Amino acid sequence: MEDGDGFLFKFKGYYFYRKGIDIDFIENLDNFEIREDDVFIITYPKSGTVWLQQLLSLIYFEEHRRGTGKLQTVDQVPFFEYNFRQLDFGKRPSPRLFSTHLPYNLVPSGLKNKKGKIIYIYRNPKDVLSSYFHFGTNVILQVTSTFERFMEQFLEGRVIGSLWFDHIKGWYEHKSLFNIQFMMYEEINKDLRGSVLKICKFLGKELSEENIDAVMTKATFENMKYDPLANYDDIIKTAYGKNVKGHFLRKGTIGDWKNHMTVEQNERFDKIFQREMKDFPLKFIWDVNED
Ligand SMILES: Nc1ncnc2c1ncn2[C@@H]1O[C@H](COP(=O)(O)OS(=O)(=O)O)[C@@H](OP(=O)(O)O)[C@H]1O
Repeated sequence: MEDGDGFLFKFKGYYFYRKGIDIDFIENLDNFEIREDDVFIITYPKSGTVWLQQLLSLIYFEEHRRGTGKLQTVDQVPFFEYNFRQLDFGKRPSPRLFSTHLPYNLVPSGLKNKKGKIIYIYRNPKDVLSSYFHFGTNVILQVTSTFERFMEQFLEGRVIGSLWFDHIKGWYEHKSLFNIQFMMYEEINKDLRGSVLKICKFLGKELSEENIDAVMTKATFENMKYDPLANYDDIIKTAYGKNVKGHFLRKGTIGDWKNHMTVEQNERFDKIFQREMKDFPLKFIWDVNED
Protein backbone atom coordinates (compact mmCIF):
# COMPACT_ATOMS: atom_id res chain seq x y z
CA MET A 1 0.00 0.00 0.00
CA GLU A 2 1.49 3.31 -0.90
CA ASP A 3 4.33 3.91 1.54
CA GLY A 4 2.22 2.04 4.00
CA ASP A 5 1.40 5.20 5.82
CA GLY A 6 -2.25 6.20 5.93
CA PHE A 7 -3.62 2.72 5.33
CA LEU A 8 -1.62 0.69 7.77
CA PHE A 9 -1.73 0.47 11.53
CA LYS A 10 1.11 -1.41 13.16
CA PHE A 11 0.43 -3.25 16.39
CA LYS A 12 2.95 -5.68 17.95
CA GLY A 13 4.80 -5.80 14.64
CA TYR A 14 1.72 -6.65 12.55
CA TYR A 15 -0.01 -4.40 9.99
CA PHE A 16 -3.78 -3.91 10.20
CA TYR A 17 -6.03 -1.95 7.84
CA ARG A 18 -6.22 1.26 9.84
CA LYS A 19 -9.73 2.29 8.82
CA GLY A 20 -11.21 -1.12 9.65
CA ILE A 21 -10.20 -1.57 13.28
CA ASP A 22 -11.29 -0.56 16.75
CA ILE A 23 -8.03 0.00 18.62
CA ASP A 24 -9.50 -0.95 22.02
CA PHE A 25 -10.60 -4.29 20.60
CA ILE A 26 -7.17 -4.90 19.06
CA GLU A 27 -5.41 -4.09 22.33
CA ASN A 28 -7.60 -6.62 24.13
CA LEU A 29 -7.58 -9.46 21.61
CA ASP A 30 -5.73 -11.72 23.99
CA ASN A 31 -8.56 -11.67 26.55
CA PHE A 32 -11.44 -12.20 24.14
CA GLU A 33 -13.39 -15.10 25.60
CA ILE A 34 -13.35 -18.18 23.38
CA ARG A 35 -16.13 -20.77 23.50
CA GLU A 36 -15.54 -24.51 22.94
CA ASP A 37 -17.60 -24.46 19.76
CA ASP A 38 -16.18 -21.29 18.18
CA VAL A 39 -14.86 -21.76 14.65
CA PHE A 40 -12.25 -19.48 13.07
CA ILE A 41 -11.24 -19.35 9.42
CA ILE A 42 -7.70 -18.00 9.37
CA THR A 43 -6.07 -16.69 6.21
CA TYR A 44 -3.42 -14.36 4.96
CA PRO A 45 -5.34 -11.82 2.78
CA LYS A 46 -6.36 -12.96 -0.72
CA SER A 47 -6.12 -16.65 0.12
CA GLY A 48 -9.78 -17.67 0.00
CA THR A 49 -11.39 -15.99 3.04
CA VAL A 50 -14.61 -14.98 1.32
CA TRP A 51 -14.91 -18.45 -0.20
CA LEU A 52 -14.62 -20.09 3.21
CA GLN A 53 -17.15 -17.63 4.64
CA GLN A 54 -19.55 -18.86 1.99
CA LEU A 55 -18.71 -22.53 2.60
CA LEU A 56 -19.23 -22.23 6.36
CA SER A 57 -22.46 -20.27 5.89
CA LEU A 58 -23.72 -23.02 3.60
CA ILE A 59 -22.62 -25.83 5.89
CA TYR A 60 -24.14 -24.28 9.04
CA PHE A 61 -27.29 -22.48 7.84
CA GLU A 62 -30.05 -24.33 6.04
CA GLU A 63 -31.71 -21.12 4.82
CA HIS A 64 -28.42 -20.06 3.22
CA ARG A 65 -28.23 -23.43 1.45
CA ARG A 66 -31.80 -23.19 0.28
CA GLY A 67 -31.38 -19.61 -0.88
CA THR A 68 -34.15 -18.38 1.39
CA GLY A 69 -31.89 -16.55 3.85
CA LYS A 70 -31.30 -12.82 3.77
CA LEU A 71 -28.00 -12.57 5.63
CA GLN A 72 -24.76 -11.95 3.78
CA THR A 73 -21.87 -14.27 4.50
CA VAL A 74 -20.05 -11.49 6.34
CA ASP A 75 -22.94 -11.35 8.81
CA GLN A 76 -22.87 -15.11 9.36
CA VAL A 77 -19.08 -15.49 9.50
CA PRO A 78 -17.96 -11.97 10.43
CA PHE A 79 -14.41 -10.72 10.26
CA PHE A 80 -13.04 -10.78 13.77
CA GLU A 81 -10.68 -7.79 13.75
CA TYR A 82 -12.57 -5.87 11.01
CA ASN A 83 -16.01 -5.75 12.57
CA PHE A 84 -17.63 -3.69 9.77
CA ARG A 85 -21.15 -4.28 11.10
CA GLN A 86 -20.22 -3.54 14.70
CA LEU A 87 -21.71 -6.82 15.87
CA ASP A 88 -21.69 -7.68 19.55
CA PHE A 89 -19.66 -10.89 19.43
CA GLY A 90 -20.38 -11.71 23.07
CA LYS A 91 -24.11 -11.87 22.35
CA ARG A 92 -23.87 -14.07 19.26
CA PRO A 93 -25.44 -17.52 19.56
CA SER A 94 -23.21 -20.59 19.46
CA PRO A 95 -21.59 -21.87 17.44
CA ARG A 96 -19.96 -18.57 16.56
CA LEU A 97 -18.17 -18.49 13.21
CA PHE A 98 -15.42 -15.94 12.55
CA SER A 99 -12.85 -15.16 9.90
CA THR A 100 -9.57 -13.41 10.56
CA HIS A 101 -6.19 -12.55 9.07
CA LEU A 102 -4.48 -12.46 12.47
CA PRO A 103 -1.05 -14.03 12.98
CA TYR A 104 -0.76 -16.86 15.52
CA ASN A 105 0.67 -14.61 18.24
CA LEU A 106 -2.21 -12.12 18.24
CA VAL A 107 -5.23 -14.43 18.45
CA PRO A 108 -7.11 -14.75 21.78
CA SER A 109 -5.20 -16.93 24.19
CA GLY A 110 -8.25 -19.19 24.63
CA LEU A 111 -7.57 -20.58 21.16
CA LYS A 112 -4.07 -21.56 22.28
CA ASN A 113 -5.65 -23.90 24.80
CA LYS A 114 -7.21 -25.81 21.91
CA LYS A 115 -10.62 -24.36 22.66
CA GLY A 116 -12.46 -23.71 19.41
CA LYS A 117 -11.51 -24.93 15.96
CA ILE A 118 -9.39 -23.26 13.31
CA ILE A 119 -9.30 -23.82 9.56
CA TYR A 120 -6.16 -22.24 8.11
CA ILE A 121 -6.34 -21.68 4.34
CA TYR A 122 -3.15 -21.03 2.43
CA ARG A 123 -2.57 -20.25 -1.23
CA ASN A 124 0.52 -20.12 -3.41
CA PRO A 125 2.00 -16.71 -2.67
CA LYS A 126 2.50 -15.66 -6.28
CA ASP A 127 -1.25 -15.84 -6.82
CA VAL A 128 -1.78 -14.15 -3.45
CA LEU A 129 0.47 -11.34 -4.63
CA SER A 130 -1.34 -11.01 -7.98
CA SER A 131 -4.76 -11.03 -6.35
CA TYR A 132 -3.55 -8.54 -3.75
CA PHE A 133 -2.11 -6.24 -6.40
CA HIS A 134 -5.54 -5.88 -8.03
CA PHE A 135 -7.31 -5.55 -4.72
CA GLY A 136 -4.79 -3.06 -3.36
CA THR A 137 -4.83 -0.83 -6.38
CA ASN A 138 -8.52 -1.09 -7.31
CA VAL A 139 -10.22 -1.42 -3.99
CA ILE A 140 -8.19 -0.21 -1.06
CA LEU A 141 -6.11 2.59 -2.50
CA GLN A 142 -7.92 3.17 -5.76
CA VAL A 143 -4.70 4.49 -7.23
CA THR A 144 -2.44 2.95 -9.80
CA SER A 145 0.67 1.30 -8.46
CA THR A 146 3.04 -0.74 -10.59
CA PHE A 147 3.24 -4.47 -10.03
CA GLU A 148 6.97 -4.06 -9.43
CA ARG A 149 6.41 -1.60 -6.61
CA PHE A 150 3.63 -3.62 -5.07
CA MET A 151 5.77 -6.77 -5.19
CA GLU A 152 8.50 -4.96 -3.22
CA GLN A 153 5.98 -3.90 -0.58
CA PHE A 154 4.63 -7.46 -0.41
CA LEU A 155 8.12 -8.94 -0.03
CA GLU A 156 8.93 -6.42 2.69
CA GLY A 157 5.65 -7.20 4.46
CA ARG A 158 4.52 -3.59 4.21
CA VAL A 159 0.90 -4.58 3.47
CA ILE A 160 -2.18 -5.45 5.51
CA GLY A 161 -1.38 -8.85 7.00
CA SER A 162 2.39 -8.11 7.08
CA LEU A 163 4.82 -10.66 5.65
CA TRP A 164 3.24 -13.70 3.99
CA PHE A 165 6.20 -15.90 5.00
CA ASP A 166 5.86 -14.98 8.68
CA HIS A 167 2.11 -15.60 8.64
CA ILE A 168 2.17 -19.13 7.29
CA LYS A 169 5.33 -20.19 9.11
CA GLY A 170 4.09 -18.72 12.38
CA TRP A 171 0.85 -20.66 12.18
CA TYR A 172 2.47 -23.89 11.00
CA GLU A 173 5.28 -23.87 13.54
CA HIS A 174 2.82 -23.30 16.41
CA LYS A 175 0.14 -25.67 15.18
CA SER A 176 0.45 -27.97 18.20
CA LEU A 177 -0.99 -25.19 20.40
CA PHE A 178 -4.22 -25.10 18.40
CA ASN A 179 -7.02 -27.33 17.19
CA ILE A 180 -6.24 -26.55 13.57
CA GLN A 181 -6.80 -27.98 10.09
CA PHE A 182 -4.59 -26.68 7.26
CA MET A 183 -6.15 -26.57 3.80
CA MET A 184 -4.89 -25.29 0.48
CA TYR A 185 -6.87 -22.89 -1.72
CA GLU A 186 -5.77 -24.86 -4.79
CA GLU A 187 -6.97 -28.14 -3.24
CA ILE A 188 -10.44 -26.61 -2.72
CA ASN A 189 -10.33 -25.28 -6.27
CA LYS A 190 -9.49 -28.68 -7.74
CA ASP A 191 -11.64 -30.84 -5.50
CA LEU A 192 -14.54 -28.89 -4.06
CA ARG A 193 -16.50 -31.97 -3.00
CA GLY A 194 -13.55 -33.60 -1.22
CA SER A 195 -12.80 -30.28 0.47
CA VAL A 196 -16.38 -29.79 1.68
CA LEU A 197 -16.32 -33.31 3.14
CA LYS A 198 -12.97 -32.63 4.83
CA ILE A 199 -14.26 -29.38 6.36
CA CYS A 200 -17.45 -31.11 7.55
CA LYS A 201 -15.46 -33.93 9.11
CA PHE A 202 -13.18 -31.53 10.97
CA LEU A 203 -16.17 -29.53 12.23
CA GLY A 204 -18.19 -32.62 13.14
CA LYS A 205 -21.00 -31.69 10.73
CA GLU A 206 -22.90 -34.42 8.93
CA LEU A 207 -24.72 -33.29 5.80
CA SER A 208 -26.87 -35.41 3.49
CA GLU A 209 -25.70 -35.97 -0.10
CA GLU A 210 -28.37 -33.54 -1.23
CA ASN A 211 -27.07 -30.87 1.12
CA ILE A 212 -23.46 -31.46 0.09
CA ASP A 213 -24.57 -30.94 -3.53
CA ALA A 214 -26.32 -27.69 -2.56
CA VAL A 215 -23.18 -26.46 -0.78
CA MET A 216 -21.05 -27.25 -3.81
CA THR A 217 -23.37 -25.56 -6.28
CA LYS A 218 -23.58 -22.35 -4.30
CA ALA A 219 -19.84 -22.22 -3.59
CA THR A 220 -18.60 -22.27 -7.18
CA PHE A 221 -16.83 -19.13 -8.37
CA GLU A 222 -19.51 -18.40 -11.00
CA ASN A 223 -22.38 -18.70 -8.56
CA MET A 224 -20.67 -16.71 -5.86
CA LYS A 225 -19.71 -13.93 -8.24
CA TYR A 226 -23.36 -13.15 -8.94
CA ASP A 227 -24.71 -13.92 -5.47
CA PRO A 228 -25.25 -10.63 -3.60
CA LEU A 229 -25.15 -12.49 -0.28
CA ALA A 230 -21.68 -13.84 -1.04
CA ASN A 231 -19.88 -11.58 -3.51
CA TYR A 232 -19.06 -8.67 -1.19
CA ASP A 233 -19.93 -6.06 -3.84
CA ASP A 234 -22.18 -4.35 -1.33
CA ILE A 235 -19.46 -4.34 1.36
CA ILE A 236 -16.95 -2.86 -1.07
CA LYS A 237 -19.29 0.04 -1.77
CA THR A 238 -20.00 0.62 1.92
CA ALA A 239 -16.45 0.21 3.19
CA TYR A 240 -14.41 1.61 0.32
CA GLY A 241 -16.72 3.89 -1.68
CA LYS A 242 -19.25 3.81 -4.49
CA ASN A 243 -16.78 4.30 -7.33
CA VAL A 244 -14.58 1.32 -6.59
CA LYS A 245 -13.88 -0.83 -9.65
CA GLY A 246 -12.48 -4.01 -8.11
CA HIS A 247 -14.21 -7.16 -6.89
CA PHE A 248 -13.43 -9.75 -4.26
CA LEU A 249 -14.48 -12.41 -6.79
CA ARG A 250 -12.04 -11.50 -9.54
CA LYS A 251 -10.70 -14.58 -11.40
CA GLY A 252 -10.61 -17.41 -8.88
CA THR A 253 -7.96 -19.36 -10.78
CA ILE A 254 -4.62 -21.02 -10.17
CA GLY A 255 -1.54 -19.58 -11.90
CA ASP A 256 -2.77 -16.09 -12.74
CA TRP A 257 0.64 -14.87 -11.49
CA LYS A 258 2.01 -15.88 -14.91
CA ASN A 259 0.04 -12.98 -16.38
CA HIS A 260 1.69 -10.52 -14.01
CA MET A 261 5.27 -11.47 -13.24
CA THR A 262 8.19 -10.97 -15.57
CA VAL A 263 10.87 -13.65 -15.81
CA GLU A 264 13.15 -11.55 -13.57
CA GLN A 265 10.45 -10.92 -10.99
CA ASN A 266 9.63 -14.62 -10.94
CA GLU A 267 13.28 -15.59 -10.43
CA ARG A 268 13.66 -13.09 -7.64
CA PHE A 269 10.50 -14.36 -5.98
CA ASP A 270 11.67 -17.99 -6.30
CA LYS A 271 14.99 -17.18 -4.67
CA ILE A 272 13.32 -15.55 -1.71
CA PHE A 273 10.72 -18.32 -1.47
CA GLN A 274 13.43 -20.99 -1.44
CA ARG A 275 15.38 -19.17 1.24
CA GLU A 276 12.37 -18.46 3.46
CA MET A 277 10.54 -21.75 3.00
CA LYS A 278 13.49 -24.14 3.13
CA ASP A 279 12.37 -27.28 4.99
CA PHE A 280 8.74 -26.10 5.15
CA PRO A 281 6.70 -29.29 4.75
CA LEU A 282 3.42 -28.10 3.21
CA LYS A 283 3.04 -28.47 -0.53
CA PHE A 284 2.14 -25.62 -2.90
CA ILE A 285 0.45 -25.72 -6.29
CA TRP A 286 1.60 -23.06 -8.74
CA ASP A 287 -0.10 -24.15 -11.95
CA VAL A 288 -3.61 -25.30 -12.74
CA ASN A 289 -2.29 -28.49 -14.40
CA GLU A 290 -0.26 -29.51 -11.38
CA ASP A 291 -1.59 -32.11 -8.91
N1 LIG B 1 -15.63 -19.67 -5.15
C1 LIG B 1 -14.38 -19.29 -5.39
N2 LIG B 1 -13.60 -20.03 -6.22
C2 LIG B 1 -12.33 -19.66 -6.50
N3 LIG B 1 -11.73 -18.55 -5.99
C3 LIG B 1 -12.47 -17.78 -5.16
C4 LIG B 1 -13.81 -18.11 -4.81
N4 LIG B 1 -14.26 -17.15 -3.96
C5 LIG B 1 -13.26 -16.27 -3.80
N5 LIG B 1 -12.19 -16.63 -4.52
C6 LIG B 1 -10.93 -15.90 -4.71
O1 LIG B 1 -10.28 -15.60 -3.50
C7 LIG B 1 -9.52 -14.38 -3.66
C8 LIG B 1 -9.92 -13.39 -2.59
O2 LIG B 1 -9.33 -13.81 -1.41
P1 LIG B 1 -9.92 -13.43 0.01
O3 LIG B 1 -11.36 -13.75 0.06
O4 LIG B 1 -9.04 -14.10 1.01
O5 LIG B 1 -9.72 -11.85 0.06
S1 LIG B 1 -9.71 -10.99 1.40
O6 LIG B 1 -8.47 -11.28 2.10
O7 LIG B 1 -10.88 -11.31 2.19
O8 LIG B 1 -9.71 -9.59 0.91
C9 LIG B 1 -9.83 -13.86 -5.06
O9 LIG B 1 -8.80 -14.35 -5.92
P2 LIG B 1 -8.42 -13.68 -7.31
O10 LIG B 1 -9.57 -13.93 -8.23
O11 LIG B 1 -7.18 -14.39 -7.77
O12 LIG B 1 -8.19 -12.21 -7.08
C10 LIG B 1 -11.17 -14.52 -5.31
O13 LIG B 1 -11.55 -14.60 -6.66
